[in-house]
Order: sequence, then C-alpha cells, then structure tokens
Amino acid sequence: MKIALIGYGKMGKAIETIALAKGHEISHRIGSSNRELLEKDSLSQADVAIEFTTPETAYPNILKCFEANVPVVCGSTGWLEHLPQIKALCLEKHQAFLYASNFSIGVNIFFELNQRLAELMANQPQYDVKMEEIHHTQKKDAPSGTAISLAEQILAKVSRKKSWINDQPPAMDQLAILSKRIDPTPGTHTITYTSEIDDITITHTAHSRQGFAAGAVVAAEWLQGKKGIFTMKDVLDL
Ligand SMILES: NC(=O)C1=CN([C@@H]2O[C@H](COP(=O)(O)OP(=O)(O)OC[C@H]3O[C@@H](n4cnc5c(N)ncnc54)[C@H](OP(=O)(O)O)[C@@H]3O)[C@@H](O)[C@H]2O)C=CC1
Ligand SMILES: O=C(O)C1=N[C@H](C(=O)O)C[C@H](O)C1
Repeated sequence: MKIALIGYGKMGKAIETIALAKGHEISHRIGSSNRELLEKDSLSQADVAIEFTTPETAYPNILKCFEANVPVVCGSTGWLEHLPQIKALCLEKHQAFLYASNFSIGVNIFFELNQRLAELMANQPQYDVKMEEIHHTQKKDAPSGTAISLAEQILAKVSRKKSWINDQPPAMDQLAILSKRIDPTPGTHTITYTSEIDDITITHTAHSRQGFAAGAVVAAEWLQGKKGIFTMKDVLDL
C-alpha cells in the first residue's frame, strides 16, 4: 500500500516505522512546510492517507483527501465540532473516512469495559464518577479525545450525569474530567466511581505510542476498497 502520512511528527514517525516493517511504502511525508503535496495531483498517487496533525489542521486536511479521492484514516483530536460536516461530505462525495480518538486495541477494549461498568452503575446513585487523563506536555488539546469518548459513553448510560466539565469544579450532574500534563506520559486514562463504602477504578496506561501507530496502520489496511464512515470498533469487530 502507498501511504501518505499527513503529519510527520511523533505519531507520523511511529506509523512510518510500523508501516515500513509491514512492507508498505510511504509515498508522502507531509508537514506544515510542504503542504503543496496535499493538492490533488500529488495526493491522488497514494492508496490511503493517515492524518495525525493538529486540532486546527485536521479538518482542511480531510477535505484535501476527499478532493483527491483518497481514503483517510484520521487520528487528530480536538476538532470534533467539524465531525458532522465531514460525515455529510464523506457520504455526499462517496469517500472513505475512518476516525478514532484512540487506535490502540487496549483502549478499544477499555471502551467496552467503560460502557459495561457505566451500565452497572446506572442504577447505583450512591456512586459518583470522575475521570483523570494524563499526557505529555506537548499535547495541544484538553481533555484528550479519548477522555471525551469515555465521557460520552458514561453520559449515555448514567443519566444522573448530564454533561462533562474539564478542570473546573463540577456541579452534581456534571462528570469531572481532570487533565494533567506530565512528561513523557504517552496516555493514561482513569475512571473512578466513589461511594462512602468503596471505590471502583479502571485505568488504561499506554507504555508507548506503538499501540496507537499499529492500530492506525491496521485501520488503513482495513479501509482499502471500502466507502463510507467507520471507526476502530468496525475494524476490530467489537
Ligand atoms: N487517535 C490516536 O490514537 C492518537 C491521536 N493523537 C493525536 O494526533 C495528533 C498528532 O499528535 P503528535 O504526532 O503527537 O503531534 P506532533 O506535534 O508530534 O506532530 C504534529 C505534526 O503535524 C504537522 N502539521 C502541523 N500543521 C500541519 C499542516 N497544516 N499540514 C500538515 N501537517 C501539519 C506538524 O508538522 P511541522 O512539524 O512541520 O509543523 C507535525 O509534524 C494530535 O491531535 C494527537 O492528539 C496522538 C496519538 C494517538
Ligand atoms: O496527543 C496524544 O499523545 C494522544 N492523543 C489521543 C487523545 O487525545 O486521546 C490519544 C492518546 O491518548 C495520545
């Protein structure tokens, strides 16, 4: 597969190592200084684009992939206000788009655990719930995309929580998300249910970026020949 890496930072480089080891070719390494490679004439040479850039650049980069008719796997976080528009355009233009706030198998299993625990807690009002996420200090967005996914899953099941709030004192009906930035943490997410009697805590700790990168390459392989909107749940058949 010819892979266009849109974003050649920490994640772009980790993805390159895994893709090359699996026999793929890197056709493009695109950063902020060579954005002309996003134009249709160049980008259309790739079989798939893997986009890990910034909250500000993800949306225009995905549009460039649609214009070039190239399937796109997107891992950038912090841009989800544009997701409904991207989904509509993807369907209208018959493109292929796969987004995940977290590509690691472990976090995707953790998502399933989080939903089950939230279901069990739905009728146990004696438990309050809060979340903590820890990442490296270069991270631009807070809370993390993964924390937002986890929070949305809890809000969908635990009706006594109506919204999430980041790094501020929560009201009774708000799910508190505390964001910490400590180097070199690749990504740690903890959910704690607390009652007067006991606590239940679940934690996912990434040891490196390898799981995110390997998952993005598997997603790009899986997306070949498909049209439509997908997530990592589709890839892993969870
Ligand atoms: N979904 C997941 O599993 C994961 C998601 N992420 C997310 O991925 C994103 C990238 O993370 P990370 O690699 O650590 O960040 P880095 O800061 O290390 O890399 C970002 C890259 O984006 C490039 N870039 C910036 N602006 C543009 C642009 N306009 N067009 C093309 N490239 C651009 C930068 O290039 P230059 O240096 O030339 O400016 C840089 O190489 C973040 O949003 C992060 O939250 C991270 C890990 C896992
Ligand atoms: O920026 C990161 O590093 C990470 N970002 C993703 C997120 O925002 O959830 C995934 C992972 O936690 C690492």
